[in-house]
Amino acid sequence: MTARTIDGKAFAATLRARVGDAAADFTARAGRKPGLAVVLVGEDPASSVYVRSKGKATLAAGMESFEHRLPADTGEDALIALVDRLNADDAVDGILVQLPLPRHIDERAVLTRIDPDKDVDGFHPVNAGRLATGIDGLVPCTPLGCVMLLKDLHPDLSGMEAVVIGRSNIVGKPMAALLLKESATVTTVHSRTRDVAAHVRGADIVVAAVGIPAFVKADWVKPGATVIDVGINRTDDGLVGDVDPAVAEVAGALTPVPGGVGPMTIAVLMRNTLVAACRRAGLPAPAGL
Ligand SMILES: NC(=O)C1=CN([C@@H]2O[C@H](COP(=O)(O)OP(=O)(O)OC[C@H]3O[C@@H](n4cnc5c(N)ncnc54)[C@H](OP(=O)(O)O)[C@@H]3O)[C@@H](O)[C@H]2O)C=CC1
Ligand SMILES: Nc1nc(=O)c2c([nH]1)NC[C@@H]1CN(c3ccc(C(=O)N[C@@H](CCC(=O)O)C(=O)O)cc3)C=[N+]21
Repeated sequence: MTARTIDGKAFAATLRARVGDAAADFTARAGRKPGLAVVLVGEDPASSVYVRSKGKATLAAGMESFEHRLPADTGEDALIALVDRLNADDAVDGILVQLPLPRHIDERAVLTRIDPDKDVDGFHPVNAGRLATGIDGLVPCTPLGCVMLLKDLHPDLSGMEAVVIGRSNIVGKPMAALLLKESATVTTVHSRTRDVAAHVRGADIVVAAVGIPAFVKADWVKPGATVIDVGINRTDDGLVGDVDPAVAEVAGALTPVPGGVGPMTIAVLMRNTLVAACRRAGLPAPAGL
């Protein structure tokens, strides 16, 4: 059997077009465009590429893009002062501080400074708490994008066995929370798990967010299972995911890398910016986004 390829790139393009329509509607009603501020500290080449593609996607969706590129030696105080200015700026609906930050800056101090209602990454503890307790908030882009792809394939996830590999605050934990919200039976495995393969073998849905090339092996995967590969690993063979390519022979459906989860992350960022703008302006969030 060969797995069906889940076309994240195409799904993301459709989502971005819908966000574009809703952004035009917002602009007509609010008298201004939704605005996203992206902050990059330093010149990490991969981060630079992401920030550029976020800026392009923002403009393409009919939203205002505010890019702040700061030198690598920017102090924590100066970065926090910029976050404060963006929090106070009415033209800014969403704030994203690109990670990782240089080592001399305390990531947590910066992320907790962002107004939770502008926190389009969904990384603020207030938004993590909202997600964990079932209150509407802003949800991290990558896991929300994964759930959108999953629900396109399986409109009802309830009762499905889902295994999330990885427990980061950015991907693994919110991914598990979202799957639980969909009433899946969720297991999170990590580096201290005794037998990762045994857990994966029981899963209808596998989400791999590990950061190790080809980590998930074909003989771990239940035939027909849906596998979501979040991994973005730069190797001598180019960009590869966390899932061994041989898994395609066993799985029912699989996201490719590139062209799977990555493009969804950016499309959901646009979606979150629009949702934040509507909430801030007291407008109803458009249905179906
Ligand atoms: N497509 C996209 O848009 C995005 C992709 N990514 C990619 O997703 C991957 C994961 O990112 P992120 O969550 O930030 O990474 P982290 O490094 O923060 O987390 C990795 C997780 O994998 C677990 N892990 C590590 N080794 C093993 C092992 N041998 N067995 C089981 N679990 C293990 C770790 O466990 P422990 O907690 O015990 O250390 C940890 O929970 C990366 O490749 C990253 O580049 C990330 C964000 C967005
Ligand atoms: N505050 C913050 N928020 C983030 O959401 C965030 C971050 N920091 N730091 C880095 C990670 C990583 N990330 C990706 C976004 C898009 C692709 C993406 O579009 N990938 C393309 C390929 C791009 C390429 O070729 O490099 C794809 O998979 O097809 C990948 C990874 C967001 N992140």
